[in-house]
Amino acid sequence: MRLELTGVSVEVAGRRLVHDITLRAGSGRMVGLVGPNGSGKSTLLRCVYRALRPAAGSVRLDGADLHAMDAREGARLLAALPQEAGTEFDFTVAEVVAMGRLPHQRGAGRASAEDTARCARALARVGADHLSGRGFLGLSGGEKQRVLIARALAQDPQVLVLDEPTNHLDIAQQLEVLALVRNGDTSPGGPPGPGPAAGPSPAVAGEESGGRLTVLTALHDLNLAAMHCDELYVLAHGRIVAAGPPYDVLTPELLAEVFGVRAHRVRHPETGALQLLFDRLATPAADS
Ligand SMILES: Nc1ncnc2c1ncn2[C@@H]1O[C@H](COP(=O)(O)OP(=O)(O)OP(=O)(O)O)[C@@H](O)[C@H]1O
Repeated sequence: MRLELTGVSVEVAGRRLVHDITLRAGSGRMVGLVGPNGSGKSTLLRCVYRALRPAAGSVRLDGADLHAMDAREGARLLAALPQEAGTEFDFTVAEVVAMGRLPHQRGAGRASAEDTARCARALARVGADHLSGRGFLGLSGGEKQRVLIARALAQDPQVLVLDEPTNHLDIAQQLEVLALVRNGDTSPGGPPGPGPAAGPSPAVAGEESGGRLTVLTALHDLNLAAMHCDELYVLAHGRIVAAGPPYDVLTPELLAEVFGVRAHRVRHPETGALQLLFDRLATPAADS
């Protein structure tokens, strides 16, 4: 399913934080949103997963206006993992994941055998089935993140919106989670080669459509973003300042200008994927 933002501006408390964003994530593509702290990534994503309405512009799924859909219909198509997501009450992990099935249930909603099976598969998919009976609030940050990803996968969406999904995860889990949301594609963004170890099991989300998920994700780690995303959009001060394939976008000039760092670019010796080596802050004095 295609996700398209056209001329989206977002205002919070009367202040325009995000300006005139046009962005496209083609069906099955993984698109990264990168930018410095406070550049507007979360605000833009909140508008995409409907926590905020756009002040101008539209968010469309295969041409249909997401903000004009009823909540249930939208939730069957698009799932989100917000930053600092969590639950206030101490539900069990199984109960948290089961919430992902609510958009598919009628009325008050009783879990069907299929709902239960999908939740179990989603938990297994993120390697968290052993946590099923535990209380959510007692989990570590990384465990919570995996459970919330399982909830999003159990929702069986066609589009996944993630705000810093690798927060709290160790390096192996960061690689695994990003490979996972790509529906089993473990190949990095560069030329074909061996990807991260531990290829995931067959897809949970997207299994009805038979297709890969369309993913829009904010990421702070530029190497992870380059490795996993098909395209990147760079935000600065609420505006897109660059967009395209990672190697084209993450140039030393852009990294100095937008992130204020000096960087060298190398290719991974085995996979060919872009790797950035950061050496110091790019201060005008240092660069002159
Ligand atoms: N509810 C709010 N009220 C006022 N200002 C806000 C609100 N939410 C966000 N902002 C401001 O909007 C700007 C963009 O914030 P946002 O959280 O979208 O950035 P971000 O790129 O996701 O940052 P980070 O990388 O630190 O998570 C910041 O200056 C922030 O202080």
